[in-house]
Amino acid sequence: MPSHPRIAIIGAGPGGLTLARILHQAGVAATVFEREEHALSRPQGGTLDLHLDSGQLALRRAGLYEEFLKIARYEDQGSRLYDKDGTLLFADDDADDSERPEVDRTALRQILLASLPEEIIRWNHGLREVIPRDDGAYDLIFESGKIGPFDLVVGADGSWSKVRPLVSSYRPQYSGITFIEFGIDDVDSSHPDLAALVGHGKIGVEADGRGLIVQRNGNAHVRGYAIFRVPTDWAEKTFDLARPAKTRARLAAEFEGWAPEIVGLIEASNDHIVSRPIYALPVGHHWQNRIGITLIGDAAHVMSPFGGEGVNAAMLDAAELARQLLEGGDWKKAVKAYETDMFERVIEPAEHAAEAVATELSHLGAELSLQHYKAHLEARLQGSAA
Ligand SMILES: Cc1cc2nc3c(=O)[nH]c(=O)nc-3n(C[C@H](O)[C@H](O)[C@H](O)COP(=O)(O)OP(=O)(O)OC[C@H]3O[C@@H](n4cnc5c(N)ncnc54)[C@H](O)[C@@H]3O)c2cc1C
Repeated sequence: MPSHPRIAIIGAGPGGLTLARILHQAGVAATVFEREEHALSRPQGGTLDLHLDSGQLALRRAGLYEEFLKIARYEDQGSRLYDKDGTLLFADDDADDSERPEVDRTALRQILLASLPEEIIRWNHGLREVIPRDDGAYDLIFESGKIGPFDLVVGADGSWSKVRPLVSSYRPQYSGITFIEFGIDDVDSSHPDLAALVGHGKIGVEADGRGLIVQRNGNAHVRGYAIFRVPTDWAEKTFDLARPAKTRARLAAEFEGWAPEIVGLIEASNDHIVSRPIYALPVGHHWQNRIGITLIGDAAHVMSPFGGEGVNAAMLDAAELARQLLEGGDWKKAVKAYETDMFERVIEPAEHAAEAVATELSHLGAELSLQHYKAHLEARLQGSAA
């Protein structure tokens, strides 16, 4: 066996790419297998807060902090100043702690991809199965055939990981909430009625036991943001429909019967429509160490995005797994040490994320009603006509 294990990373999300980059920087080879056809085949909507002690720390270890500073946006530019290593040089004491820098998800992906040689990533390689071999290594099965052997297979393949079943029988559970983001260009002049509908705050509808909040955010265009509360059986039935990249027509059809006002919003939207049902693994999810298999990011601990911790935890997992592997000892012990630390580390953020879902659901249940919504809508429309 070579001094470093032969490593396969499944998934080119923030976790997988960060791991590949840190290993590559240290001269350790790893191959990333990604099911997408190429880097830009899936819309990567939204912005992410990158925390100083997790997401940003991982980028520092990846040697990409300067690149990060070029894409980071601070709400209050004057409140904080960092040097190029990420050390805080100045902070305005009155500034809100939540003013963490935001990055565009696509821009983050681009800096990670640009930092890796092209041949490291095998696009269009959706993992189907991991097959243990007699010699303790693993072969990977793709549509195109078998690739292997690998000593260490890292599942960085997100919520529905194909690697997870090798170590855990848990599956993520539907949280009761689905996000749908839709962008509308220049909504104020092109669709004043819709602009009034969404307004600057939140509106809510309730029908058939499903709640919906539409919230306006974003400056250049409206980025609608809908949260549904739906019974789990309904969600399971319609899960295929609610997958990302759902077409506008199918999305509109789903709203037609119970929230027709929203149909106009969807039909007016530009190409940015992303639908994400929120699933989570139980808080404290862990598994028995299995030599040669591990998980990072959402594959290990998918949690609701309300706490804004998912990307940060995924990137920190990557940085910590890389650190353990690069320390030079027995790589099997290194993986085990990473897992022990990670199980402990993610409990708190996962608890926060779960509490935030409960709060959001109780708002939907307690505060929204069709009457409330209609009154709100009327007031908005009168306001815009005046
Ligand atoms: C609506 C929403 C908003 C969010 N907002 C935030 C936020 O503000 N802040 C935050 O920190 N987090 C947020 N998150 C969570 C965050 O997106 C995830 O935690 C993060 O992307 C996890 O990174 P990852 O690398 O583990 O997995 P992913 O980003 O899911 O990447 C997994 C990769 O694996 C690939 N893949 C999957 N299956 C296979 C397969 N079989 N073979 C090969 N490749 C495969 C996928 O195509 C993908 O590229 C949000 C999530 C959602 C749903």
